[in-house]
Amino acid sequence: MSQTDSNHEELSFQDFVTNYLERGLVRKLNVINKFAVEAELVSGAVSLHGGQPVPKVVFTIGSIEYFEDELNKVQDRLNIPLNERIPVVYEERTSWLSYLMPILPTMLLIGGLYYLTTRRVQAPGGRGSGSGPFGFGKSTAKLFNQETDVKIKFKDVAGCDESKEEIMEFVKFLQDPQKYEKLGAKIPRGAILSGPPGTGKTLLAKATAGEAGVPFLSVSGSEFVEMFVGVGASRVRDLFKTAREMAPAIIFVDEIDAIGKERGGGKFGGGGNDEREATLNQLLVEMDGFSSSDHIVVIAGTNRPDVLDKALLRPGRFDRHISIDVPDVEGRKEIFKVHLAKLKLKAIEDININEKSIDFDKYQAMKDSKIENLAGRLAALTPGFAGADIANVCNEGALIAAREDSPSVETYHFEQAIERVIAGLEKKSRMLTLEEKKTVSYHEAGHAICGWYLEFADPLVKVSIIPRGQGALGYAQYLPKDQYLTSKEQYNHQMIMALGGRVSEELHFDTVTSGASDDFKKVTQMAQSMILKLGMSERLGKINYDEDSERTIHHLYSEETAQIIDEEVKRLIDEAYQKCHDLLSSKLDLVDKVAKELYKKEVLTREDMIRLCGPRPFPDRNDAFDKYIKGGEDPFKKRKPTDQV
Ligand SMILES: Nc1ncnc2c1ncn2[C@@H]1O[C@H](COP(=O)(O)OP(=O)(O)OP(=O)(O)O)[C@@H](O)[C@H]1O
Repeated sequence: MSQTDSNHEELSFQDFVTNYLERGLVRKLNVINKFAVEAELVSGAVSLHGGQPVPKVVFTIGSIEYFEDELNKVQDRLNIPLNERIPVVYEERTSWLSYLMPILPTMLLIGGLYYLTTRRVQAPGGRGSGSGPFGFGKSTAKLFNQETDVKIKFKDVAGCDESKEEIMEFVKFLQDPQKYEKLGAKIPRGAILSGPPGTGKTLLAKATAGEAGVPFLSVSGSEFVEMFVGVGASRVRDLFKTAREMAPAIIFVDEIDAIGKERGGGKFGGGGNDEREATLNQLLVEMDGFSSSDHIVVIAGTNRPDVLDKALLRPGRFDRHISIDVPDVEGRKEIFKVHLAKLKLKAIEDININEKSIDFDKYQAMKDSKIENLAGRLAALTPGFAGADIANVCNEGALIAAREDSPSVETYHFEQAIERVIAGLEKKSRMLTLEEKKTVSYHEAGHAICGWYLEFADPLVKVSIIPRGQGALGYAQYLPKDQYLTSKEQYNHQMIMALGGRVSEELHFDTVTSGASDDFKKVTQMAQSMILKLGMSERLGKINYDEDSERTIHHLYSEETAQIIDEEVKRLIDEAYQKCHDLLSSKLDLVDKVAKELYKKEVLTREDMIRLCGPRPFPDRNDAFDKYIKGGEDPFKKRKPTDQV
């Protein structure tokens, strides 16, 4: 093997002739871009380039003519026949960059995807995540180790005692599964926490893990559904696999409605739907697949329990449904207490300065009473606020105080923060101004008084003026009797009661509001049913005038009958209105009393109504109260929380 070192000096044309050409080592010459020549060497011959043997040498030339002349002269001199002379090829080569240009966009795309996926893999708490550039299918579940992360306990979740009590069952199971398994009990696998945004669903799920001392894996439903088909399902698989490895564990899927919407219901069945369905199916498969000995509990959060696929709610899946409502004034006070305790408050600082010599118990009592007062005041000013809004008010208050360079946070800082949150959130969620709160109080008091003094109305369970997620600003809950027939009197009394809100507004304010639109819809529907279907109009007789409006283009009855129907519907409603007006006019003081109490407390129960108005003047048609709620016990009294709470 011939070897020549061209490492240090650049090869000249003369050197090339002497060392390679004359020695018969050259097989082919490539003239590149008219200024350089790449000489390919015969088999076995190499030159050293950068210490490495390569089968070619490169040298530059002044001009092609000179190179060709010299080459011919050398070959003439060596008596090489024309047909055996070294072939010369001329070529134009572009730079390496121009080679890359056409494929540059593709390379950038691949590079970008690589970066994104590897970054996700390295995210904190990313155990169980995918690895490598193509780990799309891996779950992005965040894992919180109990020892280091899940410090939240039930005491950090204020109010919602009923929800805590229900979820306690899972805590007990995760702490001591054998106790249940010994008895052959199957533990529910999942629970759905539903409620308006910011009511503490995530907080409660996390606190459940904290109380049970188990790892908490949380993921948002929307994170499952990505642009790549099949990714969601594979993420679900991976999430459950990780949870099984760490069991006992809690999986929390927030926004479950992103994947758990009723299947096949969409009008526009796009590709995204298929992906969502595949993800949902995988979730169902996983939930069916784990036995209760896996000791995994899946908790899901949603603001829209109404849209969830029924399959999710079947036994063995999310068969516990725990709803968390927007807190009432007492609940808000408790939440304020939790968040105020973290701040440096002026009221507490004052005690620290002025009461240096008091003993610890006294100090603690004074401190508690100051926080109690402040929390109560702020709760009264914040109707409709959810836990997240309250946390926000506390934080905003501290920010405002800091902006003013104040050494501690004062009451007026919080009041400013409340105004800011209300103004900022007006469109986002329903929060009542104090004027609106007054109107809603009288509106609901009107309904409540009508219901109290109308024999055939349903007994009241609870009336509230806390805005609800479903759109009502206030609402009243009644306990209808289980019955299959409704009498004419019941219809009439229900219509009167439904009009009670508007009539009360008319009697107590100079103007009326839009708050009664739903009531009118209900009243109209009831009157129409009575006239069209139920034969309850003397003028129209016992005829069913109800038509299927989708299939019937023309009325099956005459214009005169249509006219009478209109008149009869109006008559029924007018009569109900008049009766309602008479009733409430005779009870102005009571409406006033109930409205004021409602304004103050925001929620009134049947027991409050008895206290304010005396017992209903008729025996309750519904005996459920007597049967299930002992001797006048307040059904909404907070039950005693369990020891752990
Ligand atoms: N009951 C509560 N007690 C104390 N703090 C609360 C409570 N409810 C909510 N918060 C505060 O609000 C914050 C947000 O609550 P969280 O994220 O749990 O609400 P969510 O119901 O899960 O909301 P979303 O539906 O928007 O996911 C909590 O971190 C906490 O600071």
